[in-house]
Amino acid sequence: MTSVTETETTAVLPPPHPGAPSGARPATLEARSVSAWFGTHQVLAQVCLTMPAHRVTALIGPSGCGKSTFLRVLNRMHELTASAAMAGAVLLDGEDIYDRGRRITHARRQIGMVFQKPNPFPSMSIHDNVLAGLKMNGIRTSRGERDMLVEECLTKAGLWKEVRDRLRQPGGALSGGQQQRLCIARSLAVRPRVLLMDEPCSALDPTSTRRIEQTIGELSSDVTIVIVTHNMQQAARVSDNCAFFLAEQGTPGGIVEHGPTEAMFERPQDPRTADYVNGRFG
Ligand SMILES: Nc1ncnc2c1ncn2[C@@H]1O[C@H](COP(=O)(O)OP(=O)(O)OP(=O)(O)O)[C@@H](O)[C@H]1O
Repeated sequence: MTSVTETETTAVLPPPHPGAPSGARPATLEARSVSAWFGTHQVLAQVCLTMPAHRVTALIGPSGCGKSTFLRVLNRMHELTASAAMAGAVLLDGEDIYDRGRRITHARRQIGMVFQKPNPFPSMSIHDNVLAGLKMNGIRTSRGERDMLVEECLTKAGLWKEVRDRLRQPGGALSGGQQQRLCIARSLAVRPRVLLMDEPCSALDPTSTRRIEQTIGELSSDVTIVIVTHNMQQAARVSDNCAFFLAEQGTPGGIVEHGPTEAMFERPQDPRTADYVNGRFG
């Protein structure tokens, strides 16, 4: 991890409360005609999707249809892969994160990511894990602010009561589900406007999964959430809106249908959506 001293820091943390600067508010994310490639292999074609502020949007579809790639395009992580390319636009409250002159770090700070496998820094304390993103983003805070932020983020991630008496213990000593909630707390500490979650429960047992789902439900007042999941029950439980991705017969992935989750599950318009949500393929 990059080490940043207080004198090197460049930003201050926006407050979380009403009246806060725009940097702290959940934002609407809009993908416009997004296409993506790995080398010559096109994996997404002309994907358009609006992910509204304060809502949970689930991305569903069979393996290999491009859901994770789409998620990585949404916060400019796709371009970390050497052979990767993209076309189209991603608008964060109307501003294209791919505009020339926009810094990648700015996009990644406003649009956080939680991965499939919990990835806390194992030997770093729980307390310092929560704050790790601040240093990496060059965000300056006082000691008092840091302690308050640790409590606030662990509370929002649904972990505070379980760890408040052992904040100096290593993050690696927590259970898998607790580690994932610690990673959510770490993401929240930089006050992202959107949180992307790539199958955040796939490595967890059912009890931990339900706890993360509860956390997702509680977070929507603080952050817009986009979640990739293979679990249809989970998509139905946690999301307001849903988008069904499909890559048919070697063609690039695209969205077959999207809309309110209840309608997608109860009254799908496309027979392929009906087959998928009812478990007939994928
Ligand atoms: N780093 C990479 N290099 C080359 N091809 C890749 C890379 N990552 C993904 N792909 C390819 O891009 C396509 C879409 O993959 P992606 O992981 O986005 O799909 P997915 O829908 O998220 O799949 P899953 O549900 O199995 O995670 C696949 O054909 C995959 O093999």
